[in-house]
Amino acid sequence: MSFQDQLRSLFVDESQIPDEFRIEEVHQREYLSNGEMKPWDGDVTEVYSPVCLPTPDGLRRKLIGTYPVCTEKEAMEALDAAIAAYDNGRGEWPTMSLDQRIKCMEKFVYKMIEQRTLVVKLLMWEIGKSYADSAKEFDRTVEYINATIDGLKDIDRQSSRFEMAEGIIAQIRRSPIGVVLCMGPFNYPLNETFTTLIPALIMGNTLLFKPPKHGTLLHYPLLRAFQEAFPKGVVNTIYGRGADVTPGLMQTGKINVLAFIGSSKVANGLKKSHPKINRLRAVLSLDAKNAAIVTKHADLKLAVSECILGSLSFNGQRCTAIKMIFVHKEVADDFLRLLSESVSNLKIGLPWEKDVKITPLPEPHKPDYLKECIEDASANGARVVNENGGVTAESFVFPAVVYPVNDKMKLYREEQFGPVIPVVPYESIEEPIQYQIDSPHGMQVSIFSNDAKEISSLIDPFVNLVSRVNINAQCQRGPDVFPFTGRKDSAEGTLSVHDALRSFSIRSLVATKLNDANKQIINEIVHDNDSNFLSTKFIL
Ligand SMILES: O=C[C@H](O)COP(=O)(O)O
Repeated sequence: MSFQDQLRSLFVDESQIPDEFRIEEVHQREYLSNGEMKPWDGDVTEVYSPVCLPTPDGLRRKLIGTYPVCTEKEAMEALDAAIAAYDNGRGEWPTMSLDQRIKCMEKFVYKMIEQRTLVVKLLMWEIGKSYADSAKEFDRTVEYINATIDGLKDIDRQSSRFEMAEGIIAQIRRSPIGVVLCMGPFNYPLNETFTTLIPALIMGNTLLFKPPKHGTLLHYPLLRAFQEAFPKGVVNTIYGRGADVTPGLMQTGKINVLAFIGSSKVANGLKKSHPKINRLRAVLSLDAKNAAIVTKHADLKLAVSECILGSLSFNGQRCTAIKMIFVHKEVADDFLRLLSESVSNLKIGLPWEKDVKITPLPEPHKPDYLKECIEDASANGARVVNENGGVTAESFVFPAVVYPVNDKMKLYREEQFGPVIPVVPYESIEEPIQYQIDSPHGMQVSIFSNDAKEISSLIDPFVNLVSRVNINAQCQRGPDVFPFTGRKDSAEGTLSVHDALRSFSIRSLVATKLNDANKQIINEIVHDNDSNFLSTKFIL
């Protein structure tokens, strides 16, 4: 196919979209607050897909629906509802037995699965993720919820045990914290939002949940599932411009936990709005500029295939994406040749196409920003190595390999979050180590080498600078049972099936002095099988 034909194939008429991928506009005129689906007749935000269709006025992003632009008033009402449902830890939800909470969560999953077709389609249309990856995101989320339920059962077993030391017998529990504000990112609007929302919920906290700007509508079909599965006021949604509604919520000082996945700039702003920062727990997953290091002893074919996955899955829009590749000068030519060949073979197309790898970008400013980064690199002596790399066509950006990148360029310093791969030649391993030391981020690194001694000498310098070192493998979050965090500006707190349950709870004790006077009381506790996080049969 000629390049012109390839470009034309990216913009099809509505009638050419296969039936199973078409979507009716979704107009959301309600939101969930205090157990009710409240009607909304105020301002709405129009949601445009990154998929552009031809119109009489030229190519236009397709309108797929609208959602409410609520104000601070509705946000505050939602906060009041969450506070009332928590009721200082005495509410129905925080005091419910774990078994019952699990039943509510199972009911939610059941209802969520009923909405799979629509949610997956909305995911694809809203953020331009391929249909295959959108379906994977949905299924991974369901698996995550089921694994979280199993994780809770483990905690339940542990909290039914009693520890004895220095004449004290104690039951160690995991108790909820209070009201959690949950905000997820556009790149995994369902999965990453739920990696905080679900554990926060199941641990007995009550929630305010603000969907991401790109990736809001897909949550609409799930609101009734939340409403039907959980008691009133436990899950409350917030809509509207973040800058209008979230600082006010934080300023009340009544948010106990901020669960935020997105940019460190926004996270810091939110944290600073809280009047008592020491009373706020933050669970954050933020910026990252993960490097891959390809040494002269690497299997270059393997390094290339992993670097492509790492750099270009979902167009490089992942916090765990490889956003910089250091390659040893001796193998740089071979590596670049293989890398640019593989990049040229990637299928660029519409999200529903089979085997598509590069799809349109949801953030309207992104193509211009990436172009600017490439121009800046060119002005400083680098070039795009692969044919058509960096070409933009409406919301599409053809993946680009840029070489040789150096520290004067934006691509060296900024998190591009898009399909552009900066490659830096190095001579001494001290260069990528120094890059990581100087970086404001510290999430992951990938090291490619077939020399076991070399690999083992590189693990220690990196493992104390980032939170995960990948050996001959791309950077990634999963499997979801593994801890997921970062250093410096990349994260606060740790996620994963089990870590998240800990992040959204505190360890508390019921400690009883072992003496004759307490014999009866101790018998009562030890034989109490109804292990419940908050309520005890008595208070000493
Ligand atoms: O955007 C950050 C995500 O946590 C990346 O997750 P992933 O590595 O599974 O794609």
